[in-house]
Amino acid sequence: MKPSLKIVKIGGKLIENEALLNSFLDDFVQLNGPKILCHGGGNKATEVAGKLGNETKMVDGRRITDKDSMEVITMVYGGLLNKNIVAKLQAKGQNAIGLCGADGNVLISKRRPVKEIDYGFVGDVVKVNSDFIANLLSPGIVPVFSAISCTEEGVLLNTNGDSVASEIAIAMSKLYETRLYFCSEKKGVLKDISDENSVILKMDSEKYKELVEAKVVTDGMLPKLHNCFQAIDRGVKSVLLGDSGLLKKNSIHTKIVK
Ligand SMILES: Nc1ncnc2c1ncn2[C@@H]1O[C@H](COP(=O)(O)OP(=O)(O)O)[C@@H](O)[C@H]1O
Ligand SMILES: CC(=O)N[C@@H](CCC(=O)OP(=O)(O)O)C(=O)O
Repeated sequence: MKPSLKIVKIGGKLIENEALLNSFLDDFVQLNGPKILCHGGGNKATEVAGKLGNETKMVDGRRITDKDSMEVITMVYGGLLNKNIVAKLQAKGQNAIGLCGADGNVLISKRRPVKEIDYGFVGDVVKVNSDFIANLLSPGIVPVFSAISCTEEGVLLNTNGDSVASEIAIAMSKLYETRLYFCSEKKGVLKDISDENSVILKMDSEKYKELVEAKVVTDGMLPKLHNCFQAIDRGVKSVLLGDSGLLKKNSIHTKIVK
């Protein structure tokens, strides 16, 4: 039997709330066994870009990333957010190491081909260096991944944080029984975005298509759910979506089913 591995993704809205982040990290350090943390930070990047006079454009939940935005992304995701999360984990007694895709050659990507939309410096992961990650996990270190990948030519690319988490979970599934957790602002996928209590407890791909067509699922939830179904179809044992309390026992959440 394969050992178990938990991969947890936290989004930008959770990261920017100090109290929620601390409470989440307390739960995270309590998780037994090997674990990986992936983070986004889209709203911080938008805020910093705005201060520098750059307007942000998102299409279907993904950022159009020009050269200037990519500099902001590198500073905000790879620097500010990643290093602060690692520092907080150290303070809670959990040894951790912060990485972007170039570190350890861990997330190799290709630039998104230009179809109707040119996303600019945005990449899709084509290879995960799972052996390198396994080597970090074996002495009990928690790898903390920012939403940045790297091409074989050495170009850093902005990569949706949910895609990073799901690609890592898929790749690690050959060595571990993997469980993937998406912790975001909402308790899960909502039937009615204005009703926090309308959480859909179980979600299959048929329901997902229905909700996309009905425009109940929009914005960042589009790539998130796409990544959830990719993961569950490609070997990840379980995929859950919830808020900062997702790792607590008896949390209300959405479970992805085949
Ligand atoms: N049906 C839905 N249920 C829940 N959230 C939804 C739904 N449709 C759109 N969303 C939006 O998707 C967001 C989650 O995606 P995203 O902003 O990328 O999260 P994160 O940054 O935490 O990863 C929610 O905060 C919400 O605004
Ligand atoms: C290509 C692309 O869209 N990348 C995302 C990466 C950050 C992210 O995923 O942040 P959240 O988890 O906070 O949404 C972005 O720049 O917004």
